[in-house]
Amino acid sequence: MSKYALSVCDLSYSYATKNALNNVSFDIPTGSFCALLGPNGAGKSTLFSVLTGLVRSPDGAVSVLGHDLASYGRIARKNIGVVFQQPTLDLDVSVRENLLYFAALHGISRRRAKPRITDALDRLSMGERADEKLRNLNGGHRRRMEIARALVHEPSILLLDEPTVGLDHETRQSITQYVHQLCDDGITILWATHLVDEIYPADQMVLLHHGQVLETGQVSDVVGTNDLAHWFSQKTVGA
Ligand SMILES: Nc1ncnc2c1ncn2[C@@H]1O[C@H](COP(=O)(O)OP(=O)(O)OP(=O)(O)O)[C@@H](O)[C@H]1O
Repeated sequence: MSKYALSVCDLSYSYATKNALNNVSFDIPTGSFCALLGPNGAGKSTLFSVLTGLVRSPDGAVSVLGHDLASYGRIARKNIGVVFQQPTLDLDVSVRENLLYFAALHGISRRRAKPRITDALDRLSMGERADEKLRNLNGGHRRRMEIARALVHEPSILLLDEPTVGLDHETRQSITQYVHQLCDDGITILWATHLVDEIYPADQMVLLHHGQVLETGQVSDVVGTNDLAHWFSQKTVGA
């Protein structure tokens, strides 16, 4: 097993006139929860686009479980599940059928997929909603569904881009807690956020600002006795 589930080395990316990522490097230990913390415009979504292969960076390298993303993209992506910021599920199809559809896209038969889906929905306290159309679910349940969908092919790494945007405090807390618990199953998490209350002291953290990594490491080591919210604003506001 690789020591690092995800390694990013000297990655840069520019839009036409905007340099969005500058020599970004960090490693995420296998089985850990890593918060990608950064204010709006820091480059979090751009980094996710590179990590998922949506865009290609001309500079730097990404390694997924020891496989180079550029050379072994298919193997690397098989091991990654993604929850994007924008919802991508069909609202007029039931929860279960949505998940079966995505399982089929990953080449998983209905017979194999059904117990996985039941298990995933039970763990997300969604079992009773399985046959409802997504349109009837509230924002929190739709987000849980996006997470269940990202896990349907049993990836080793889960990337989530600000997955709690627009949700109330209680729902945010419950989803944050659930995703932290996925690490107990050996899944490595990269969770992009600008909300410090979603980050626990034992988590790993990458602080991204203006496309550059300012700090990496375990939150309690990096922040020390400082309050995380205060530390984050000192590092980024006006800087
Ligand atoms: N398609 C694009 N064309 C030009 N510039 C872009 C494009 N997408 C993003 N940017 C710019 O690149 C920088 C990084 O944006 P990005 O969306 O990656 O940041 P972010 O941390 O995800 O922010 P947010 O939390 O607001 O989504 C920002 O300055 C943004 O304005």
